[in-house]
Amino acid sequence: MITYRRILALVSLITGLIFISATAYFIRQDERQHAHERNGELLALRVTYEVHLAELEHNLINLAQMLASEPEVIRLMSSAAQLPRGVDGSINQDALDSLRDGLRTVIDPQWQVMQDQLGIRQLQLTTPDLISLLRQHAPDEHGDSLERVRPMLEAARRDRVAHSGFEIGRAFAGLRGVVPVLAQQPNSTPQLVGLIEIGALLDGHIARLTNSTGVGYGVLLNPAAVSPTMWQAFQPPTSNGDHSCCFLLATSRHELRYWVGSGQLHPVNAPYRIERLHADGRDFDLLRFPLHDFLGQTVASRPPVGALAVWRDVTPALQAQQAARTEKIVSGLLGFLLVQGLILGVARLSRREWQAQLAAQTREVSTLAQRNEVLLMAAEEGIFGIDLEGRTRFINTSALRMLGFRQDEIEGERQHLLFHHSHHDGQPYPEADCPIAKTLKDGVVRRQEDWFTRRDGRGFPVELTCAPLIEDGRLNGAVVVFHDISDNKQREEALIALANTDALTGVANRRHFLERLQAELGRVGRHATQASLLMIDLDHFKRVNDTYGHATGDEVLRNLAALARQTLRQSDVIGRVGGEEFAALLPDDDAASAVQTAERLRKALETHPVITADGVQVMVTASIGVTRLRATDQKPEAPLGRADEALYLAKNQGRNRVVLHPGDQTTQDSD
Ligand SMILES: Nc1nc2c(ncn2[C@@H]2O[C@H](COP(=O)(O)OP(=O)(O)OP(=O)(O)O)[C@@H](O)[C@H]2O)c(=O)[nH]1
Repeated sequence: MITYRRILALVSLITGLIFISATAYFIRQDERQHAHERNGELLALRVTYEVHLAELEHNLINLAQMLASEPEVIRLMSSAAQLPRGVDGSINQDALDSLRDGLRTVIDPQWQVMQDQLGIRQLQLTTPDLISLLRQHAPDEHGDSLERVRPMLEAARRDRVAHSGFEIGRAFAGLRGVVPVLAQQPNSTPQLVGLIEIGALLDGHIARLTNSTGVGYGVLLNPAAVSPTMWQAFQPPTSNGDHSCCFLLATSRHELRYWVGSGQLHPVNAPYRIERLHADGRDFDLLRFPLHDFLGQTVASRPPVGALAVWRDVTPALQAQQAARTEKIVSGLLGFLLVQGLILGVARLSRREWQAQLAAQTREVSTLAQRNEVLLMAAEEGIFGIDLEGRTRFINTSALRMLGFRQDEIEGERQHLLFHHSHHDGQPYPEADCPIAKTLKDGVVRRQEDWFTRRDGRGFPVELTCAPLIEDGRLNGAVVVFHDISDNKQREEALIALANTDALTGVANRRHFLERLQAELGRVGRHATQASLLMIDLDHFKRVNDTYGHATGDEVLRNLAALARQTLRQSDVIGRVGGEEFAALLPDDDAASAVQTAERLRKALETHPVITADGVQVMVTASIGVTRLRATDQKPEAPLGRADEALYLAKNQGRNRVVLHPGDQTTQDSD
């Protein structure tokens, strides 16, 4: 079941996830931005390095060119080819030393300036066949061949143009510029008389870059590139032990020396990427770029000989980044707490309001329920409710009293089987005809008179109203309201009887008798059955009144009515149709049978005189006219007329007799 607390927990969880995701997203965006910026800055620093390097190379070539254009230098280097040689072809050592002294004397002033002011660390002159003629920076090293160990010198000799670049030599690894020394010959092409090479260490170059940019620069060499060419005594220091990654050729800050020494750096030829390194409790980002030597600049397949390392202190940036991250987390947390507080506040207010509404509604429902209960139980009408199967769901006190059942006997039981099973005449009451069952099917309100049966088997008439019970928008049963109409029925029947009865004699009055006669005429017309009509008139009744008084006359009339009731069948109808005139309707009697009945009545009257209060016997006779009802008779006046005619005959023939209408005497089927 979804509870209020669970909904709140779910909303809090979702809100929390949203804030965590948003905070993580913004932090990640921030970090990406910083990384992008750091990468861009390091790349810019590399470009700065390259630009400075190109400038330095250009300067080296210019310096070498300056010497190569010096006439005394050209002359001395040209004379090297003419130096006296021994029988084995070797140059005379004394002559060579003399030439070298001459050259040193010429270039020494400029060499001093180059060292002191321009940071130049190498100056070498070679013969055209690349024999070291003079190493100004290493005066005692000369006479060795540079063929196949110095590609830049070979290129300058071959191309006769200046070249520059990084190259690892025997005594020196650094930036070099090489120019050919050409001697002009009259009317011929210039003759190559030697090569001048000027080199500079990278230390000064990267130190200047560090001064101008504030970041560290360093040059690392691949051991495999150093060993074959460089003399052992000149090889730069390498890293320690198993972590040997490279030679450290130059560095502008001490951190790189520390990282190389402690083996924290990847090998020089590892894939290049930004490395996060630590030194002196600070954080650094280091980026390495491949370093190609002179030959590698022209031969694409030649691997780099080392790497240029650029690193910068990112401690402040990381601290700022960490602060920004903390700020974002705190902001996210505060935002979450604020939203959470708002949600909880709104939820609490809504809950209170909802609870107040619920309490008010509950009170209202409870009051209504109590009121309904009181109304239900106090109602005079019987009220019960049933479900769709016709089972009683509730019933009030009046209904129980009228039906004679206890509540536990009736609740849950099918009302139709319990007290609605029979008609008033005892015939079974099919459920298909039951108005309550119909309402359960079609939801239509019904009101009608009906018949319920009490627990003791006695039935009683009811007027019931059956209304559908709609719950949650659908038909879910019915409510029946009824009341006992026994008294009404009795009053109604009494009124009807009163309206139909002659007050003096208790037989049917004229209006009712005519109604019954009309009905019988219809039956005879439809079913061709027999029926007869008697018209009875007391003889000389006026005399009775005149002799014994009106009250006795009334008694005589009552006596006739009583005798007629005794003589005639129960199904016969006796009516007083005039003052002292009676008529009798005899259903199912033909004319002969009617004459016999009339005769019995005449005789009964003859033998049953009325005795007055004084004990006087009042003898009265009656004349009776008889006719049978005919299928052609449309109105009561027709048979009444014939009966009157027969009566008239009886009177005329002397009274106290029965006369059948002449039309009925010969044939009974004249109609
Ligand atoms: N006591 C009494 N007399 C009634 C009542 N209705 C009619 N009468 C009398 O019945 C008498 C009828 O008299 P008539 O019509 O002359 O006929 P009759 O005297 O019976 O003579 P016949 O019919 O010719 O034999 C009248 O005197 C009426 O006053 C009644 O309700 N009570």
